[in-house]
Formats: sequence, C-alpha cells, structure tokens
Amino acid sequence: VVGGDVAKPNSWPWQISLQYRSGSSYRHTCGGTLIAKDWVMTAAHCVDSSRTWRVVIGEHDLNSNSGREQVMTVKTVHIHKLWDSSNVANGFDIALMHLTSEATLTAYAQLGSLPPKGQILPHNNLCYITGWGVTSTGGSISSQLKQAYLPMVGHKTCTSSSWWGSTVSDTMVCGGGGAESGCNGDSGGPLNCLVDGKYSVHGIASFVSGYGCNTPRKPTVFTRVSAYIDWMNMTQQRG
Ligand SMILES: CC(C)c1ccc(NC(=O)[C@@H]2CCCN2C(=O)[C@H](CCCC[NH3+])NC(=O)C(F)(F)F)cc1
Repeated sequence: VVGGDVAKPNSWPWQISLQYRSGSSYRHTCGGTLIAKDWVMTAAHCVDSSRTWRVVIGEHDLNSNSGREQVMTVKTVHIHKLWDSSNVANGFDIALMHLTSEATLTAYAQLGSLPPKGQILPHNNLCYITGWGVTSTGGSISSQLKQAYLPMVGHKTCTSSSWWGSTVSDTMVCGGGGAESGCNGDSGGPLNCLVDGKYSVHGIASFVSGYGCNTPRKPTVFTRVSAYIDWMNMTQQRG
C-alpha cells in the first residue's frame, strides 16, 4: 500500500496473509479475504504457480507473534477457468482456496461480507484497500498491515482515455487514482467499501500501472466481487 497508514491491529479481521514456503520458512506474497471458515478468496494471479501455500488469519505484524494468528494449510486451489495469466485485462482474476480445516471465528478472525450479485457502487463511495504490499513502487513490503483510502472511481471515469481506457472491463472496479494505491504484495487483498454503515468486500486487488503503483489517473484495479457471486457459490458447493 502506497500512502495511507498502519491499520489498527485486527481491525480488518477478514484480511489474510497468503504465504508460500521458501526454504525453511514462509514468505508473504498476497492478500486474501476469509469468506467462510474454510474458504479464502484471492486473486488468480497470486496462485497460478504450484507452491506450498499457507494462510495466516488474525495477522498484523508479519515479523512478530501476537498469539492471535491462526495458521491454516490449503487443501485445494480453485482458479477461475477463464483466467489467462498472460492477460490480466481479460479479467477473471479470482480464485478460491479451500482450507484443510476450519478457522475459529474470534474477534481477530471474522468472515468478510460479500456484496449482493451485480451491485455497483457509486463514484466516490468510501473504500479502503488493506495489505502488506510494498509501500512505494519498487520498495519493500510493510511488516504491519496498512490501509489507504481509495474512493471508488466510477466506470465512466475509469474507462476514459486518459485513465485506464478499455483495459478496464465491466467485471472490474477502480479505486483511488491519486497519491495512494495498492502495490506489489497487496494483490488478492480486499477493497473494503462502506455500504449502509457496514464494510463489505467489493474488490480483489488485481493490477496497478506498470509505470508505478500510484500513477495519477491509473487507479488500482480490482476484480469486481459482485460479478462472481454465482461462480463462488458453485465452486464452494463443488468443494
Ligand atoms: C492489462 C495489462 C496492460 C497490464 C496492466 C498493468 C500491469 N501491471 C503490472 O503488472 C504491475 C507491475 C508489477 C506488478 N503489477 C501488478 O499490477 C501486480 C500484479 C499483476 C499481475 C499481472 N500479471 N498487482 C498489484 O500490484 C496489485 F495491484 F494487485 F496490488 C500488467 C498488465
């Protein structure tokens, strides 16, 4: 996350850290959202390589143990069948991870609420991105979870020529476009939007400009969660 500030610990209790085994330890690579006790929603581009994954719930500081963490292993990874890793502009940057066991819901581990199917939020709707991603383009990841205010950018603006143009499709949403943005390592994490007094997860961090994470008029682009409600329900039923 470029800009913003360190989140109050565990104030986004559905945010998870997706990590892969690297030698004798694990490395944070992406964010994700706990959507059921044994299901995590993330970006397809985070998991389209075969690695040994683990999911940490109740995490705040990657470098210290608060005792609030629950470390889960992953049984199955379901990547949307239309995901094309050579073209993120196609969309379908969504995956579900079936955990080997159920997490225990606590004050530090809660399910993220998903929007109703098809819901589109208005321009400037209050939203926050959260993640441990790098804090500047080419910088290093944040050890503590960060949050940044990324107001929803309406489709009309986001797809205009000086913004993302036709790179952004209807199955995506845009947030920010100013000095604050997501960046590498925030991928797969939630865009948390305030709707009727409650935060719900409207986006999955997908891409930013290759010229710099917080390039003006190149907002962070998210997979639109409300476009994939049926796919997620079917995938969870298949198990
Ligand atoms: C649609 C296409 C023209 C296109 C547009 C932007 C990009 N951006 C990028 O690739 C930049 C550079 C470093 C990582 N990155 C990203 O956007 C990465 C991974 C994207 C994976 C795509 N294969 N995503 C993120 O940093 C984010 F935003 F999710 F937190 C890539 C492709």
